[in-house]
Amino acid sequence: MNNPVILVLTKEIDLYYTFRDNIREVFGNSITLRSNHFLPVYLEDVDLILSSVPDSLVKDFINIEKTKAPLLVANRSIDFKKLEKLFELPRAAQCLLVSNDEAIACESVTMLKYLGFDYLDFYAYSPDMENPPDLKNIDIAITHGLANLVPKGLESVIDLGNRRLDLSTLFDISKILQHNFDHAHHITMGYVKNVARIGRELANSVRNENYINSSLQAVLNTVQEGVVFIDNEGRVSLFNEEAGSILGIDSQAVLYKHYSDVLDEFQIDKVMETKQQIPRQMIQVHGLNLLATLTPILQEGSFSGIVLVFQDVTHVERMEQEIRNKKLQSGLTTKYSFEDNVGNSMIMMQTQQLAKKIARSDYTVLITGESGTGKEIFAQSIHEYSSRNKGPFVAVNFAGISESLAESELFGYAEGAFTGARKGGKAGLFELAQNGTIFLDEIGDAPLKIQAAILRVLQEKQVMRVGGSTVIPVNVRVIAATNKQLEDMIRKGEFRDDLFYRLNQLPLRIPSLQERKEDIPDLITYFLKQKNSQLSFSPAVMEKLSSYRWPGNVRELEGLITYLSVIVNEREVSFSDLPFQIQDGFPSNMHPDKITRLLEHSGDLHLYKDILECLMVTQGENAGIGRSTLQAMLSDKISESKLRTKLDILKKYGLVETGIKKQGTKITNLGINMIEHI
Ligand SMILES: Nc1ncnc2c1ncn2[C@@H]1O[C@H](COP(=O)(O)OP(=O)(O)OP(=O)(O)O)[C@@H](O)[C@H]1O
Repeated sequence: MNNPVILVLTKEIDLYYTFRDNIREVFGNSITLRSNHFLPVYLEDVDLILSSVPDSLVKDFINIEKTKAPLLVANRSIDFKKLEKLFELPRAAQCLLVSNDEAIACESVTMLKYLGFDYLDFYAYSPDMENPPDLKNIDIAITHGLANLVPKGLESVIDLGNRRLDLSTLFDISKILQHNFDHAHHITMGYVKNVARIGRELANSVRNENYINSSLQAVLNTVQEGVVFIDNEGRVSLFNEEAGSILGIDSQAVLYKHYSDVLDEFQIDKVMETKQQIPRQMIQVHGLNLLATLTPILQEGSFSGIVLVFQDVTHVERMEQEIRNKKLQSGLTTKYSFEDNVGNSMIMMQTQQLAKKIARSDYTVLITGESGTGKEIFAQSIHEYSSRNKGPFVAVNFAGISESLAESELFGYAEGAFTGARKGGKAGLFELAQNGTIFLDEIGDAPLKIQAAILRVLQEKQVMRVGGSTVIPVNVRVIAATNKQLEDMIRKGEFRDDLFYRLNQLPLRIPSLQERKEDIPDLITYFLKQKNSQLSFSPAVMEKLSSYRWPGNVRELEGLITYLSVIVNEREVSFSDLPFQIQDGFPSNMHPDKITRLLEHSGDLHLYKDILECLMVTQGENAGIGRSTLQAMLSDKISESKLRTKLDILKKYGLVETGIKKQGTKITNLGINMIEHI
């Protein structure tokens, strides 16, 4: 008996070979096969037509009229061994399923999903379809033996090979041709075994992925920073709990979404493009201040995604505050408050009252006053009395400090900013004073470049470390102090007027000791107690101390008490115990002969004496006298500008003083003592 003949109709010749092999696997050589690719075919000899195309298209291949052979449209299955290639694809990978027919492509998608690959996103595609899917975000093309149809530009292709004949079709063939095959159960077993294996591997791979993902997620959830991983296609593939709580979004709402839809504000575009890290950048997201670092991840040299780590700055500030509080114990704190400020004179009481009002506001303060009057005590007291008293008080003194040192002290420096820069960089005093007060002592000595930088901090409320690129927001109150006439310095171009006006929002002038002589006894008692000294003072000594000019103010008085407590042992201090310059009424370094010589160099001694005598006559007037009154009183007639020059010289040597607000000129004790010497 002749072998039955099957005519196999396929569009591609390769598919014929697949069908041929499948049929031989089951029926051996007991069936003769013909193909539309090998002509001629004698239709009258054909017992069965097996078609890979739908029956409506069969007529395109053969003259169907010429045969009575039954037509069987092949059901097709998948080569399970080749499915393993799909395990390497990540969750939500965008897959284009390429076939030569849209219906077949759709059927393949259904089958792959049915087999368990439903965690991948499939799009059916055939070259002649009317509405092809958007190819922009496609990661990979999957095809059954039709790699030549993959659209251009798509480089990653998985070829699962031609789809083989399904078991049901093989059974149909055997039924139609009444051609039994003995080892049918082996074939069935083989199929089932393959399906079971693929199912098991699929389950393992999904379970592994789930396991790894959930362990990683659990680890990331313990981190107190928002951590997000964006894969190289821009999809959010990890999103920890802190990220959700900072941004107020549920992780499920962002996972597997494209970053541009859910995390638009983070400059991810830039890192995707440049593959460069953006370290510690301040970003405003939903009205929050976030400190974010974006790091591109390179695995074996190829870009695999971006790790985004961010913190809410208020949280960062809280942490820094904790560190700062520890630092407070090591010196960034105040020693004085208003209670320690000795002095009950009217002028001191008024100054204290004003200082308390100033403390309640948060504006910048400029404290002026002669050296040693207690400007720093006031600055500390204001801080203590203010709402910032839980924060640090940081003092910096500009006297004799170089420009570069001042810059790195104030603003800190970034790691590697200069040779010898400390690893990790160093925080500047502005940063250390966060939420507290910074005291800029001797601001008149600050170099011009530093003045400009301080002005910038005051205006922008942020600092940048030397050599760094990150701006750090600072919330600091500035109290500045000086014993210099800043207005004079502005005129000479030595001090920036814009900084002066910015600092001078709340001016506070501390009176000199000479202006509050009634406080001297209290101050002496205070210093004696401090030094645990039992010294007492004779009335003559007390009188001398009251009439002395105290150019070094309270500091000089404190120095005297220290001196006396060392050299006078537990007894009454007599006049002769006093240092020479006090006995004589002159401060150290300013002997009358020296002053006389200096005045002689600057003009007519007689004129200076005349001026001092006129001022002495009017000494009782608290406010001093104006220049034109003084001009009229002089025995020699001189111009007002010459008088101004002479007064400036007398002022320079401490013989006269002028009030800040046009209060006129007054003679000092030193001036009075000098009259006899000139
Ligand atoms: N009212 C006061 N009560 C107690 N001690 C005071 C008072 N004023 C000043 N002192 C003491 O005098 C010294 C000088 O004070 P402080 O350093 O505050 O002066 P300053 O005006 O800031 O000086 P400078 O201009 O030189 O920086 C300090 O040792 C301080 O303890």
